[in-house]
Amino acid sequence: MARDIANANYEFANFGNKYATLILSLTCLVLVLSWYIKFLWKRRNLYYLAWNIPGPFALPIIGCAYKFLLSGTTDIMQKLIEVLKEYPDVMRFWFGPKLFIGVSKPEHIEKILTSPKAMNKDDFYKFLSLAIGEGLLTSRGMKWKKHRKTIMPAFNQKILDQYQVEVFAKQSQIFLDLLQKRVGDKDIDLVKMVANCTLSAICQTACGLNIDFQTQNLDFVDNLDKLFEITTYRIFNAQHHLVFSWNWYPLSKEFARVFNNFNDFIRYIVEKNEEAYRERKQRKASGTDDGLPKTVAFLDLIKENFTHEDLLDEVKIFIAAGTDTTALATCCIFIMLGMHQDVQEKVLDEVLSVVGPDRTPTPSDLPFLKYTERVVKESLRLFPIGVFFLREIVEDIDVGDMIYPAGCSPFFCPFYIHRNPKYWPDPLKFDPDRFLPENVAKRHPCTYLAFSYGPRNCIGGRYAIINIKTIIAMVVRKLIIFTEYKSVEEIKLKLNLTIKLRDGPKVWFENR
Ligand code: HEM
Repeated sequence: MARDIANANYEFANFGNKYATLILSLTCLVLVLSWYIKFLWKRRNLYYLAWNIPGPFALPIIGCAYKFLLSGTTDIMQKLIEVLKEYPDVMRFWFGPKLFIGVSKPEHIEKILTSPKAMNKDDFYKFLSLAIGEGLLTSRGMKWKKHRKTIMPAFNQKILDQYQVEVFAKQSQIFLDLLQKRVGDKDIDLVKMVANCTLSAICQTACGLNIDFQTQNLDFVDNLDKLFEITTYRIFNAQHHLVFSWNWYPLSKEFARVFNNFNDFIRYIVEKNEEAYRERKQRKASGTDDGLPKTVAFLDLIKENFTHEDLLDEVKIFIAAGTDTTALATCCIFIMLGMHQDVQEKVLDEVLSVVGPDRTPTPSDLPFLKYTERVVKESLRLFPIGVFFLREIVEDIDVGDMIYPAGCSPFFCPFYIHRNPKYWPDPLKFDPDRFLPENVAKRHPCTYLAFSYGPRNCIGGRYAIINIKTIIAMVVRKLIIFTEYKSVEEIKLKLNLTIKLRDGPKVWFENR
Protein backbone atom coordinates (compact mmCIF):
# COMPACT_ATOMS: atom_id res chain seq x y z
CA MET A 1 0.00 0.00 0.00
CA ALA A 2 2.76 2.39 1.07
CA ARG A 3 4.67 1.44 -2.10
CA ASP A 4 1.58 2.23 -4.23
CA ILE A 5 1.28 5.64 -2.65
CA ALA A 6 4.98 6.32 -3.20
CA ASN A 7 4.65 5.24 -6.83
CA ALA A 8 1.60 7.42 -7.32
CA ASN A 9 3.46 10.37 -5.73
CA TYR A 10 6.47 9.76 -7.95
CA GLU A 11 4.32 9.59 -11.09
CA PHE A 12 2.46 12.71 -10.05
CA ALA A 13 5.73 14.59 -9.41
CA ASN A 14 7.10 13.32 -12.72
CA PHE A 15 3.98 14.43 -14.53
CA GLY A 16 4.25 17.78 -12.74
CA ASN A 17 7.88 18.21 -13.82
CA LYS A 18 7.10 17.32 -17.41
CA TYR A 19 4.14 19.67 -17.35
CA ALA A 20 6.22 22.50 -15.91
CA THR A 21 8.92 21.94 -18.57
CA LEU A 22 6.27 21.98 -21.29
CA ILE A 23 4.74 25.20 -19.94
CA LEU A 24 8.19 26.79 -19.68
CA SER A 25 9.13 25.75 -23.24
CA LEU A 26 5.82 27.00 -24.61
CA THR A 27 6.21 30.31 -22.78
CA CYS A 28 9.73 30.74 -24.20
CA LEU A 29 8.47 29.92 -27.69
CA VAL A 30 5.61 32.39 -27.40
CA LEU A 31 7.99 35.08 -26.11
CA VAL A 32 10.49 34.50 -28.93
CA LEU A 33 7.70 34.38 -31.51
CA SER A 34 6.08 37.54 -30.23
CA TRP A 35 9.45 39.30 -30.19
CA TYR A 36 10.06 38.13 -33.76
CA ILE A 37 6.61 39.20 -34.95
CA LYS A 38 7.09 42.59 -33.30
CA PHE A 39 10.50 42.86 -34.97
CA LEU A 40 8.98 42.02 -38.37
CA TRP A 41 6.03 44.35 -37.79
CA LYS A 42 8.30 47.27 -36.92
CA ARG A 43 10.20 46.65 -40.14
CA ARG A 44 7.12 46.05 -42.33
CA ASN A 45 7.83 49.15 -44.42
CA LEU A 46 11.35 47.89 -45.13
CA TYR A 47 10.10 44.45 -46.24
CA TYR A 48 7.24 45.92 -48.24
CA LEU A 49 9.44 48.36 -50.18
CA ALA A 50 12.25 45.81 -50.61
CA TRP A 51 9.81 43.29 -52.09
CA ASN A 52 9.76 45.05 -55.49
CA ILE A 53 13.51 45.44 -55.76
CA PRO A 54 15.21 42.64 -57.68
CA GLY A 55 18.01 40.71 -56.03
CA PRO A 56 19.44 37.28 -55.34
CA PHE A 57 17.41 34.65 -53.48
CA ALA A 58 17.61 35.19 -49.70
CA LEU A 59 17.79 32.21 -47.32
CA PRO A 60 16.25 32.38 -43.84
CA ILE A 61 18.58 33.91 -41.20
CA ILE A 62 21.69 34.41 -43.39
CA GLY A 63 19.93 36.09 -46.33
CA CYS A 64 22.22 36.26 -49.39
CA ALA A 65 25.44 35.94 -47.36
CA TYR A 66 25.92 32.46 -48.88
CA LYS A 67 27.07 34.28 -52.05
CA PHE A 68 30.27 35.29 -50.23
CA LEU A 69 30.88 32.13 -48.22
CA LEU A 70 34.55 31.16 -48.08
CA SER A 71 35.60 34.16 -50.17
CA GLY A 72 39.06 35.68 -49.80
CA THR A 73 39.67 39.40 -50.38
CA THR A 74 40.28 38.84 -54.11
CA ASP A 75 37.10 36.79 -54.59
CA ILE A 76 34.87 39.18 -52.61
CA MET A 77 35.45 41.94 -55.13
CA GLN A 78 34.96 39.59 -58.04
CA LYS A 79 31.77 38.13 -56.59
CA LEU A 80 30.36 41.53 -55.74
CA ILE A 81 30.85 42.65 -59.35
CA GLU A 82 29.29 39.44 -60.67
CA VAL A 83 26.17 39.92 -58.53
CA LEU A 84 25.90 43.60 -59.53
CA LYS A 85 26.11 42.65 -63.21
CA GLU A 86 23.01 40.48 -62.80
CA TYR A 87 21.00 43.48 -61.55
CA PRO A 88 22.41 46.40 -63.54
CA ASP A 89 20.47 49.35 -62.05
CA VAL A 90 19.41 48.49 -58.52
CA MET A 91 19.87 45.33 -56.47
CA ARG A 92 18.59 44.35 -53.04
CA PHE A 93 20.83 42.14 -50.97
CA TRP A 94 19.81 40.74 -47.58
CA PHE A 95 22.80 40.11 -45.34
CA GLY A 96 21.14 38.41 -42.40
CA PRO A 97 18.44 40.88 -41.29
CA LYS A 98 20.26 43.82 -42.85
CA LEU A 99 19.06 45.21 -46.17
CA PHE A 100 21.74 46.50 -48.52
CA ILE A 101 20.77 48.05 -51.85
CA GLY A 102 23.41 48.21 -54.58
CA VAL A 103 22.70 51.41 -56.53
CA SER A 104 24.18 51.72 -60.00
CA LYS A 105 21.66 53.99 -61.72
CA PRO A 106 23.26 57.48 -61.87
CA GLU A 107 19.94 59.33 -61.36
CA HIS A 108 19.30 57.37 -58.13
CA ILE A 109 22.91 57.80 -56.98
CA GLU A 110 22.64 61.56 -57.34
CA LYS A 111 19.38 61.74 -55.36
CA ILE A 112 20.71 59.57 -52.54
CA LEU A 113 24.17 61.09 -52.24
CA THR A 114 22.73 64.59 -52.03
CA SER A 115 19.86 63.75 -49.68
CA PRO A 116 20.12 64.93 -46.05
CA LYS A 117 18.36 61.64 -45.20
CA ALA A 118 21.44 59.70 -46.29
CA MET A 119 24.35 61.72 -44.89
CA ASN A 120 25.39 59.10 -42.34
CA LYS A 121 27.70 56.22 -43.07
CA ASP A 122 26.46 52.69 -42.55
CA ASP A 123 27.26 50.70 -39.38
CA PHE A 124 29.89 48.87 -41.37
CA TYR A 125 32.14 51.94 -40.80
CA LYS A 126 32.19 51.29 -37.05
CA PHE A 127 34.96 48.75 -37.61
CA LEU A 128 36.83 51.43 -39.49
CA SER A 129 36.34 53.86 -36.58
CA LEU A 130 37.76 51.22 -34.25
CA ALA A 131 40.94 51.34 -36.35
CA ILE A 132 41.28 54.97 -37.40
CA GLY A 133 39.01 56.90 -35.04
CA GLU A 134 35.98 59.12 -35.56
CA GLY A 135 37.16 61.77 -37.97
CA LEU A 136 35.34 63.12 -41.04
CA LEU A 137 35.27 59.81 -42.90
CA THR A 138 33.57 57.86 -40.14
CA SER A 139 31.74 60.41 -37.98
CA ARG A 140 27.96 60.91 -38.04
CA GLY A 141 25.21 63.50 -37.60
CA MET A 142 25.97 66.92 -36.18
CA LYS A 143 29.59 66.04 -35.41
CA TRP A 144 30.29 65.33 -39.07
CA LYS A 145 28.38 68.43 -40.21
CA LYS A 146 30.27 70.77 -37.89
CA HIS A 147 33.67 69.26 -38.64
CA ARG A 148 33.13 69.25 -42.40
CA LYS A 149 32.13 72.94 -42.33
CA THR A 150 35.23 73.87 -40.34
CA ILE A 151 37.69 71.74 -42.30
CA MET A 152 36.40 72.53 -45.81
CA PRO A 153 38.13 75.96 -46.14
CA ALA A 154 41.50 74.40 -45.25
CA PHE A 155 41.31 72.41 -48.52
CA ASN A 156 40.47 75.31 -50.84
CA GLN A 157 42.50 75.96 -53.98
CA LYS A 158 44.21 79.09 -52.59
CA ILE A 159 45.57 77.24 -49.56
CA LEU A 160 46.66 74.32 -51.74
CA ASP A 161 48.50 76.66 -54.13
CA GLN A 162 49.97 78.86 -51.45
CA TYR A 163 51.37 76.23 -49.13
CA GLN A 164 51.04 72.67 -50.37
CA VAL A 165 52.43 72.54 -53.93
CA GLU A 166 55.91 73.42 -52.67
CA VAL A 167 55.75 70.44 -50.27
CA PHE A 168 54.56 68.09 -53.06
CA ALA A 169 57.41 69.25 -55.31
CA LYS A 170 60.03 68.76 -52.59
CA GLN A 171 58.82 65.24 -51.77
CA SER A 172 58.51 64.37 -55.49
CA GLN A 173 62.15 65.40 -55.99
CA ILE A 174 63.27 63.06 -53.17
CA PHE A 175 61.15 60.29 -54.72
CA LEU A 176 62.71 60.90 -58.15
CA ASP A 177 66.26 60.85 -56.68
CA LEU A 178 65.50 57.46 -55.09
CA LEU A 179 64.00 56.10 -58.32
CA GLN A 180 67.04 57.21 -60.31
CA LYS A 181 69.17 54.99 -58.08
CA ARG A 182 66.96 52.02 -58.99
CA VAL A 183 66.89 52.46 -62.77
CA GLY A 184 66.30 49.14 -64.57
CA ASP A 185 65.38 47.38 -61.29
CA LYS A 186 62.21 45.31 -61.74
CA ASP A 187 62.00 44.40 -58.05
CA ILE A 188 61.37 47.81 -56.52
CA ASP A 189 58.59 48.03 -53.95
CA LEU A 190 56.98 50.90 -55.83
CA VAL A 191 53.76 51.07 -53.79
CA LYS A 192 55.75 51.50 -50.58
CA MET A 193 58.08 54.07 -52.14
CA VAL A 194 55.18 56.22 -53.38
CA ALA A 195 53.31 55.75 -50.09
CA ASN A 196 56.36 57.06 -48.20
CA CYS A 197 56.36 60.07 -50.53
CA THR A 198 52.63 60.79 -50.06
CA LEU A 199 52.88 60.18 -46.30
CA SER A 200 55.80 62.63 -45.92
CA ALA A 201 53.77 65.20 -47.87
CA ILE A 202 50.64 64.69 -45.79
CA CYS A 203 52.53 64.92 -42.47
CA GLN A 204 53.89 68.24 -43.55
CA THR A 205 50.70 69.62 -45.10
CA ALA A 206 48.45 68.40 -42.28
CA CYS A 207 50.71 69.03 -39.27
CA GLY A 208 53.58 71.12 -40.58
CA LEU A 209 56.01 68.40 -39.59
CA ASN A 210 58.95 67.56 -41.79
CA ILE A 211 59.52 63.82 -41.31
CA ASP A 212 61.35 62.14 -44.15
CA PHE A 213 59.81 58.69 -44.49
CA GLN A 214 61.41 58.31 -47.89
CA THR A 215 65.11 58.18 -46.98
CA GLN A 216 64.81 57.05 -43.36
CA ASN A 217 63.76 53.46 -43.07
CA LEU A 218 60.52 54.02 -41.08
CA ASP A 219 57.91 51.28 -41.16
CA PHE A 220 54.79 53.41 -40.67
CA VAL A 221 53.43 52.58 -44.14
CA ASP A 222 53.63 48.82 -43.41
CA ASN A 223 51.93 49.43 -40.09
CA LEU A 224 49.06 51.28 -41.77
CA ASP A 225 48.75 48.53 -44.35
CA LYS A 226 48.48 45.89 -41.64
CA LEU A 227 45.87 47.95 -39.77
CA PHE A 228 43.72 48.07 -42.95
CA GLU A 229 44.29 44.41 -43.73
CA ILE A 230 43.11 43.23 -40.30
CA THR A 231 40.15 45.63 -40.35
CA THR A 232 39.07 44.32 -43.78
CA TYR A 233 39.36 40.77 -42.48
CA ARG A 234 37.17 41.58 -39.50
CA ILE A 235 34.51 43.39 -41.57
CA PHE A 236 34.08 40.44 -43.92
CA ASN A 237 34.10 37.76 -41.23
CA ALA A 238 30.86 38.23 -39.35
CA GLN A 239 31.86 35.74 -36.62
CA HIS A 240 34.44 38.33 -35.46
CA HIS A 241 31.97 41.19 -35.22
CA LEU A 242 31.26 40.31 -31.61
CA VAL A 243 33.87 41.76 -29.24
CA PHE A 244 33.93 38.54 -27.24
CA SER A 245 34.85 36.30 -30.18
CA TRP A 246 37.28 38.87 -31.59
CA ASN A 247 39.20 39.29 -28.33
CA TRP A 248 39.85 35.54 -28.24
CA TYR A 249 41.12 35.49 -31.79
CA PRO A 250 44.96 35.72 -32.11
CA LEU A 251 44.74 38.37 -34.87
CA SER A 252 43.23 40.79 -32.32
CA LYS A 253 46.67 40.91 -30.57
CA GLU A 254 48.32 41.90 -33.85
CA PHE A 255 45.56 44.46 -34.34
CA ALA A 256 46.27 45.93 -30.89
CA ARG A 257 49.98 46.21 -31.73
CA VAL A 258 49.54 48.06 -35.05
CA PHE A 259 46.70 50.14 -33.59
CA ASN A 260 48.95 51.32 -30.74
CA ASN A 261 51.80 52.13 -33.11
CA PHE A 262 49.44 54.15 -35.29
CA ASN A 263 48.02 56.07 -32.33
CA ASP A 264 51.43 56.77 -30.77
CA PHE A 265 52.61 58.25 -34.04
CA ILE A 266 49.52 60.44 -34.50
CA ARG A 267 49.78 61.69 -30.91
CA TYR A 268 53.45 62.53 -31.51
CA ILE A 269 52.82 64.60 -34.66
CA VAL A 270 49.83 66.43 -33.24
CA GLU A 271 51.74 67.32 -30.08
CA LYS A 272 54.69 68.55 -32.14
CA ASN A 273 52.30 70.71 -34.15
CA GLU A 274 50.79 72.16 -30.98
CA GLU A 275 54.24 72.95 -29.58
CA ALA A 276 55.21 74.79 -32.76
CA TYR A 277 51.88 76.63 -32.77
CA ARG A 278 52.35 77.79 -29.17
CA GLU A 279 55.88 78.99 -29.92
CA ARG A 280 54.67 80.96 -32.95
CA LYS A 281 51.95 82.58 -30.86
CA GLN A 282 54.46 83.55 -28.17
CA ARG A 283 56.85 84.98 -30.75
CA LYS A 284 54.04 86.99 -32.25
CA ALA A 285 52.93 88.26 -28.83
CA SER A 286 56.46 89.27 -27.86
CA GLY A 287 57.06 90.94 -31.23
CA THR A 288 59.99 88.64 -32.11
CA ASP A 289 58.23 87.13 -35.12
CA ASP A 290 60.48 87.48 -38.16
CA GLY A 291 57.47 88.27 -40.36
CA LEU A 292 58.46 85.69 -43.00
CA PRO A 293 55.60 83.68 -44.45
CA LYS A 294 55.33 80.31 -42.67
CA THR A 295 53.99 77.09 -44.07
CA VAL A 296 50.45 76.77 -42.82
CA ALA A 297 49.30 73.24 -42.04
CA PHE A 298 45.65 72.12 -42.04
CA LEU A 299 45.81 71.77 -38.28
CA ASP A 300 46.81 75.41 -37.85
CA LEU A 301 43.69 76.42 -39.73
CA ILE A 302 41.22 74.34 -37.75
CA LYS A 303 42.68 73.84 -34.28
CA GLU A 304 40.95 76.79 -32.60
CA ASN A 305 37.58 75.08 -33.20
CA PHE A 306 38.42 71.57 -32.03
CA THR A 307 39.32 69.72 -28.86
CA HIS A 308 42.63 67.85 -28.66
CA GLU A 309 40.78 64.52 -29.12
CA ASP A 310 38.96 65.85 -32.21
CA LEU A 311 42.26 66.96 -33.71
CA LEU A 312 43.78 63.53 -33.13
CA ASP A 313 40.81 61.91 -34.90
CA GLU A 314 40.94 64.25 -37.87
CA VAL A 315 44.69 63.81 -38.37
CA LYS A 316 44.24 60.03 -38.19
CA ILE A 317 41.69 60.27 -41.00
CA PHE A 318 43.81 62.61 -43.17
CA ILE A 319 46.72 60.23 -42.90
CA ALA A 320 44.74 57.02 -43.28
CA ALA A 321 42.51 58.34 -46.11
CA GLY A 322 45.21 60.28 -47.92
CA THR A 323 48.39 58.19 -47.90
CA ASP A 324 47.46 54.86 -49.40
CA THR A 325 44.79 56.15 -51.79
CA THR A 326 47.10 58.67 -53.43
CA ALA A 327 49.97 56.17 -53.56
CA LEU A 328 47.87 53.42 -55.15
CA ALA A 329 46.37 55.86 -57.64
CA THR A 330 49.89 57.02 -58.63
CA CYS A 331 51.07 53.42 -59.10
CA CYS A 332 48.07 52.64 -61.33
CA ILE A 333 48.93 55.72 -63.43
CA PHE A 334 52.52 54.50 -63.75
CA ILE A 335 51.15 51.16 -65.01
CA MET A 336 48.87 52.89 -67.52
CA LEU A 337 51.72 55.11 -68.76
CA GLY A 338 53.99 52.06 -69.05
CA MET A 339 51.30 50.20 -71.00
CA HIS A 340 50.54 53.16 -73.29
CA GLN A 341 53.83 54.68 -74.42
CA ASP A 342 51.98 57.05 -76.79
CA VAL A 343 50.08 58.55 -73.83
CA GLN A 344 53.35 58.81 -71.89
CA GLU A 345 54.88 60.76 -74.81
CA LYS A 346 51.96 63.19 -74.80
CA VAL A 347 52.30 63.72 -71.03
CA LEU A 348 56.03 64.35 -71.50
CA ASP A 349 55.40 66.87 -74.31
CA GLU A 350 52.90 68.72 -72.15
CA VAL A 351 55.18 68.81 -69.11
CA LEU A 352 58.13 70.03 -71.21
CA SER A 353 56.08 72.76 -72.83
CA VAL A 354 54.49 73.97 -69.57
CA VAL A 355 57.24 73.43 -66.96
CA GLY A 356 60.35 72.87 -69.08
CA PRO A 357 63.09 70.24 -68.64
CA ASP A 358 64.41 71.12 -65.15
CA ARG A 359 62.31 73.71 -63.34
CA THR A 360 60.27 72.63 -60.32
CA PRO A 361 56.50 72.78 -61.05
CA THR A 362 54.75 75.73 -59.41
CA PRO A 363 51.06 76.27 -58.58
CA SER A 364 50.63 78.38 -61.72
CA ASP A 365 51.91 75.50 -63.94
CA LEU A 366 49.54 72.86 -62.66
CA PRO A 367 46.25 74.10 -64.21
CA PHE A 368 47.99 73.95 -67.62
CA LEU A 369 48.83 70.26 -67.26
CA LYS A 370 45.41 69.48 -68.68
CA TYR A 371 46.25 66.29 -70.53
CA THR A 372 48.10 64.96 -67.48
CA GLU A 373 44.98 65.62 -65.41
CA ARG A 374 42.88 63.67 -67.91
CA VAL A 375 45.33 60.78 -67.58
CA VAL A 376 44.92 60.88 -63.78
CA LYS A 377 41.12 60.86 -64.04
CA GLU A 378 41.01 58.10 -66.66
CA SER A 379 43.29 55.93 -64.56
CA LEU A 380 41.06 56.53 -61.53
CA ARG A 381 38.12 55.49 -63.69
CA LEU A 382 39.65 52.10 -64.36
CA PHE A 383 41.10 51.83 -60.86
CA PRO A 384 38.87 53.76 -58.45
CA ILE A 385 40.76 53.29 -55.22
CA GLY A 386 37.62 53.20 -53.07
CA VAL A 387 36.00 50.05 -54.47
CA PHE A 388 32.66 50.75 -52.81
CA PHE A 389 31.13 52.94 -50.16
CA LEU A 390 27.91 52.88 -48.14
CA ARG A 391 25.33 55.12 -46.54
CA GLU A 392 22.47 54.66 -44.12
CA ILE A 393 18.96 55.89 -44.93
CA VAL A 394 17.13 57.34 -41.94
CA GLU A 395 13.84 58.25 -43.69
CA ASP A 396 12.30 56.92 -46.94
CA ILE A 397 13.84 58.54 -50.01
CA ASP A 398 11.60 58.85 -53.05
CA VAL A 399 13.75 58.93 -56.20
CA GLY A 400 10.82 59.11 -58.61
CA ASP A 401 10.56 55.58 -59.95
CA MET A 402 11.05 53.88 -56.57
CA ILE A 403 11.41 54.48 -52.83
CA TYR A 404 14.50 53.62 -50.84
CA PRO A 405 13.18 52.56 -47.42
CA ALA A 406 14.33 53.95 -44.09
CA GLY A 407 16.65 51.45 -42.40
CA CYS A 408 18.31 50.17 -45.58
CA SER A 409 21.96 50.74 -46.50
CA PRO A 410 22.53 51.77 -50.09
CA PHE A 411 25.96 50.97 -51.46
CA PHE A 412 27.77 52.32 -54.48
CA CYS A 413 30.47 50.52 -56.39
CA PRO A 414 32.54 52.90 -58.55
CA PHE A 415 34.54 49.94 -59.83
CA TYR A 416 31.41 48.44 -61.39
CA ILE A 417 29.92 51.74 -62.61
CA HIS A 418 33.22 52.91 -64.13
CA ARG A 419 33.51 49.75 -66.20
CA ASN A 420 29.87 49.61 -67.28
CA PRO A 421 29.67 49.78 -71.12
CA LYS A 422 26.31 51.53 -70.81
CA TYR A 423 28.09 54.67 -69.57
CA TRP A 424 31.65 54.06 -70.77
CA PRO A 425 31.79 52.59 -74.29
CA ASP A 426 34.66 50.13 -74.73
CA PRO A 427 35.21 50.40 -70.95
CA LEU A 428 38.59 48.67 -70.69
CA LYS A 429 40.18 51.00 -73.24
CA PHE A 430 42.44 53.60 -71.61
CA ASP A 431 41.39 56.87 -73.23
CA PRO A 432 42.15 60.11 -71.34
CA ASP A 433 40.04 62.08 -73.83
CA ARG A 434 36.93 60.72 -72.18
CA PHE A 435 37.62 63.59 -69.78
CA LEU A 436 37.68 66.37 -72.40
CA PRO A 437 35.11 68.94 -71.20
CA GLU A 438 32.80 68.28 -74.17
CA ASN A 439 32.76 64.54 -73.39
CA VAL A 440 32.26 65.07 -69.65
CA ALA A 441 29.25 67.28 -70.43
CA LYS A 442 27.56 64.36 -72.23
CA ARG A 443 27.65 62.06 -69.17
CA HIS A 444 25.65 62.07 -65.98
CA PRO A 445 28.03 63.30 -63.21
CA CYS A 446 27.30 60.19 -61.14
CA THR A 447 28.78 57.87 -63.73
CA TYR A 448 32.15 58.90 -62.26
CA LEU A 449 32.51 58.34 -58.52
CA ALA A 450 36.27 58.15 -57.93
CA PHE A 451 35.90 60.79 -55.21
CA SER A 452 32.25 60.01 -54.41
CA TYR A 453 29.65 62.76 -54.94
CA GLY A 454 27.63 65.36 -53.02
CA PRO A 455 28.26 67.03 -49.66
CA ARG A 456 30.02 63.95 -48.30
CA ASN A 457 32.43 63.52 -51.20
CA CYS A 458 36.20 63.24 -50.79
CA ILE A 459 37.48 66.41 -49.17
CA GLY A 460 41.02 65.67 -50.40
CA GLY A 461 40.19 65.06 -54.09
CA ARG A 462 41.85 68.25 -55.41
CA TYR A 463 44.74 67.81 -53.02
CA ALA A 464 45.31 64.28 -54.34
CA ILE A 465 45.13 65.26 -58.01
CA ILE A 466 47.63 68.11 -57.52
CA ASN A 467 49.99 65.85 -55.59
CA ILE A 468 49.81 63.13 -58.26
CA LYS A 469 50.28 65.59 -61.13
CA THR A 470 53.40 66.95 -59.44
CA ILE A 471 54.88 63.47 -58.97
CA ILE A 472 54.12 62.44 -62.58
CA ALA A 473 55.50 65.70 -64.02
CA MET A 474 58.78 65.32 -62.09
CA VAL A 475 59.27 61.64 -62.96
CA VAL A 476 58.27 61.57 -66.62
CA ARG A 477 60.85 64.23 -67.59
CA LYS A 478 63.78 62.14 -66.39
CA LEU A 479 62.66 58.53 -66.63
CA ILE A 480 60.79 56.31 -69.09
CA ILE A 481 58.15 54.14 -67.45
CA PHE A 482 57.67 50.48 -68.40
CA THR A 483 55.37 47.73 -67.17
CA GLU A 484 55.11 44.00 -67.66
CA TYR A 485 51.31 44.21 -67.88
CA LYS A 486 49.98 44.09 -71.44
CA SER A 487 46.30 44.78 -70.80
CA VAL A 488 43.89 46.07 -68.15
CA GLU A 489 42.31 42.58 -67.86
CA GLU A 490 45.67 41.19 -66.72
CA ILE A 491 45.80 43.49 -63.68
CA LYS A 492 44.30 41.53 -60.78
CA LEU A 493 42.97 43.46 -57.81
CA LYS A 494 42.10 42.60 -54.25
CA LEU A 495 40.38 44.38 -51.41
CA ASN A 496 42.15 45.93 -48.43
CA LEU A 497 39.55 48.57 -47.54
CA THR A 498 40.76 50.15 -50.75
CA ILE A 499 41.87 48.46 -53.97
CA LYS A 500 45.24 46.68 -53.91
CA LEU A 501 47.25 45.33 -56.82
CA ARG A 502 47.32 41.58 -56.16
CA ASP A 503 50.57 41.03 -58.09
CA GLY A 504 52.10 44.47 -57.52
CA PRO A 505 52.60 47.25 -60.12
CA LYS A 506 55.26 45.35 -62.17
CA VAL A 507 56.69 48.71 -63.18
CA TRP A 508 60.32 49.66 -63.81
CA PHE A 509 62.07 52.81 -64.99
CA GLU A 510 64.85 53.60 -67.48
CA ASN A 511 66.79 56.84 -67.97
CA ARG A 512 65.49 59.14 -70.68
C1 HEM B 1 43.44 59.40 -55.20
C2 HEM B 1 43.22 59.65 -53.94
C3 HEM B 1 41.90 59.57 -53.24
C4 HEM B 1 40.76 58.88 -53.57
C5 HEM B 1 40.53 58.00 -54.79
C6 HEM B 1 39.79 59.16 -52.55
C7 HEM B 1 38.49 58.66 -52.55
C8 HEM B 1 37.55 58.94 -51.57
C9 HEM B 1 36.19 58.44 -51.57
C10 HEM B 1 35.59 57.53 -52.63
C11 HEM B 1 35.59 58.94 -50.47
C12 HEM B 1 34.16 58.63 -49.98
C13 HEM B 1 34.28 57.46 -49.04
C14 HEM B 1 33.01 57.06 -48.39
O1 HEM B 1 31.96 57.69 -48.56
O2 HEM B 1 33.08 56.07 -47.65
C15 HEM B 1 36.55 59.74 -49.75
C16 HEM B 1 36.30 60.40 -48.57
C17 HEM B 1 37.25 61.12 -47.89
N1 HEM B 1 38.54 61.37 -48.29
FE1 HEM B 1 39.41 60.77 -49.99
N2 HEM B 1 40.35 59.98 -51.61
C18 HEM B 1 41.63 60.27 -52.00
C19 HEM B 1 42.54 61.09 -51.36
C20 HEM B 1 42.31 61.75 -50.19
C21 HEM B 1 43.24 62.63 -49.53
C22 HEM B 1 44.62 62.98 -50.06
C23 HEM B 1 42.65 63.03 -48.36
C24 HEM B 1 43.16 63.95 -47.29
C25 HEM B 1 44.19 64.71 -47.35
C26 HEM B 1 41.34 62.43 -48.31
C27 HEM B 1 40.45 62.60 -47.29
C28 HEM B 1 39.15 62.12 -47.30
C29 HEM B 1 38.21 62.37 -46.23
C30 HEM B 1 38.49 63.16 -44.96
C31 HEM B 1 37.01 61.76 -46.61
C32 HEM B 1 35.69 61.77 -45.84
C33 HEM B 1 34.87 62.98 -46.24
C34 HEM B 1 33.54 63.07 -45.50
O3 HEM B 1 32.94 62.05 -45.18
O4 HEM B 1 33.10 64.21 -45.26
N3 HEM B 1 41.16 61.65 -49.43
N4 HEM B 1 37.73 59.74 -50.46
